[in-house]
Order: sequence, then structure tokens, then C-alpha cells
Amino acid sequence: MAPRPLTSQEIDAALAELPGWEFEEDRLRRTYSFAGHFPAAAMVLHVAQIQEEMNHHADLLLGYDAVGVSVNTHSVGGRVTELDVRLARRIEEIAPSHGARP
Ligand SMILES: C[C@H](O)[C@H](O)[C@H]1CNC2=NC(N)=NC(=O)C2=N1
Repeated sequence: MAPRPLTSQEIDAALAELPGWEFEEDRLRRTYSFAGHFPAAAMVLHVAQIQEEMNHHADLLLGYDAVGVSVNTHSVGGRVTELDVRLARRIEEIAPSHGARP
């Protein structure tokens, strides 16, 4: 079934369970900080693996010791859908294994 854009109430409810994530410019966003570059790069690769599995892809920005994640759903014209929330939850699950700072 095609995803539909979430209402602002649905986005608020999802964000309440996603600490550190915010809704900005029709996207879900979070920046993760790491102990250095390799753990940040490993996080990017792990997220890429999840994204391929889900066939849903965020924009990832790799810095020296940080990874920025920004996602919405292109197929509904760049709005936030349940697919974005599911991807954010999957990323949250793996972040601690890379030593992401809370
Ligand atoms: C053809 C393929 O299913 C689409 O291009 C997928 C791939 N990844 C995607 N990622 C995101 N963020 N939004 C999409 O609509 C999307 N669509």
C-alpha cells in the first residue's frame, strides 16, 4: 500500500518515542556524535545496509565524528510518512552499538 503523509499529531506522537529527532522542513532529522571518524563511518555503512533492506533511504552526512540523518518520503512529494518513522526507529536501535553519544 502506498504510504500517506502523517498528520502533525502523528508526527508529534512518533517523535515522543524518538528522543533527539526533530521535525524540520518536512523531514525527520537527527545528528549522532561518535568517538571519532571510523565509528561514524561504520554507522553510515550500517544505516546504508538497513536502508537497502527497507528500500527507503535517508540523506546521510558524514562528518569527522558525526553523522547527520535527514529523511522524508520522495514518493509522496517529500512528506513524512510511517516509512520515515520506521527507518528512524531502526537507526535508533543500532546507534548504541557504534558508540553513538546519547
Ligand atoms: C523505486 C524505489 O522503490 C524508490 O525509489 C524508493 C527508494 N528509496 C526511497 N527513499 C525515500 N526516502 N523515499 C522514497 O520514496 C523512496 N523510494
